[in-house]
Amino acid sequence: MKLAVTAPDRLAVRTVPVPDPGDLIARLPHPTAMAWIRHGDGIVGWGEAARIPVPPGDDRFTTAAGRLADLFAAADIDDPVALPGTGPVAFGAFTFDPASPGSALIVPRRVLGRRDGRAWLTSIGAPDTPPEPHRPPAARTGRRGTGGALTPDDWKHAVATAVTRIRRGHLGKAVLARDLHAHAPEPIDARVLLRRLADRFPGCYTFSCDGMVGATPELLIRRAGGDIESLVLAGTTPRADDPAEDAARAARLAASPKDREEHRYAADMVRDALAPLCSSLHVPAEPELLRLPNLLHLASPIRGRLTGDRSVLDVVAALHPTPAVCGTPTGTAMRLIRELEGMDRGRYAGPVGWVDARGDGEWGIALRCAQLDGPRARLFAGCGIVADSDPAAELAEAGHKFGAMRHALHG
Ligand SMILES: C=C(O[C@@H]1C=C(C(=O)O)C=C[C@H]1O)C(=O)O
Repeated sequence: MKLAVTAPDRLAVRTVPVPDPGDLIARLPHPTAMAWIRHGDGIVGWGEAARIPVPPGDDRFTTAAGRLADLFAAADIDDPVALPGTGPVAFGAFTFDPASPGSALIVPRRVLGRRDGRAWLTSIGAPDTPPEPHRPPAARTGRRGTGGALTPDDWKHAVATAVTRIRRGHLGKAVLARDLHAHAPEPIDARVLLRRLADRFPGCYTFSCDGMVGATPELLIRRAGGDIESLVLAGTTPRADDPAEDAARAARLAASPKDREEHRYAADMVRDALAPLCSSLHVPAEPELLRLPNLLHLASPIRGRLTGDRSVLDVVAALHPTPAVCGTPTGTAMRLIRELEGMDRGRYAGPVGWVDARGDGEWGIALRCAQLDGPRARLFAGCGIVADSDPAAELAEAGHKFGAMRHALHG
């Protein structure tokens, strides 16, 4: 199938160093914002120089990478800064399920970035293009919430069905998610959500691409030169206000056989998927604790050195979907998700991030997020289910995970 790439024949790309731009989110001129920010650093983009819609299929990451490589190879690039994220960049959001439509790469007309004290602006198009007028963000983002595909009771029933299948030996783990809807009185401005998410979750990756907005703690893969990093998460408990209770919950999570099993499926798969691509790979023997403002997770930071000339999208192709968001074995878990969730996840739990012309980039798993559509937002949250999972506890855990986007929508 031929992809309809919307782009001029030849992109004219120029990156220049700029003085520290300050708050990157505040520099976004209009609501259709692209962003990837952590601890204030990262890149924001606006305007569309090119859009590559990616058709469904198991090969969608390599198809997308190929089309983008053609586009960037034909581009006229002036990039004296030469850091990951300089020169032309594509933001992207891919669907979780390879059979679902909706994956896309977008090359913004402007990208403003900062990393390790160096800042740059990349422009695509004629240098005399008038600057974008700055439209102040609309403040009203969300009020009314309604249910999603399954009622809480039906979702607990789905979890119980998954537990039965797991106990019968059909699979080891499945991740089941639910959705919720929110409605605002006017179109929701992604910049307002980005601001609230980045302020509350500075250590997460606050992202926005094509209406998919969130703050994910889970790094699927970062490539900078030949070095790669991943942060595998699975195993969760809510934080407590009381420090003694918080410490007790952390200790229980670290020792919980159920959470450690959930985690092991995910960390093992990421290790096995990366090992053939790497000359060296470091996977910690034991997970550590990641402390978010609202949740604690078991976390495995993984580092490696790539062999060969692989784009970050080639590595995404090898990793997605990990058992952190799908299950083990992958195919059985994917079929169970389709059978039990009663919805299409869209881009929730899919890879979201950016890639540059060198093949460097950062991709997270789209969690703690919502898909915006004018005044509507669709929120998602899911939980890893293993043989010992309790449906009521999983429903409560999903509720805590919705908290990030509820906060972003309601302030
Ligand atoms: C599926 C989600 O999160 C994933 C599932 C986790 C778990 O089940 O413990 C933890 C982190 C993520 O890998 C989500 O936030 O929607």
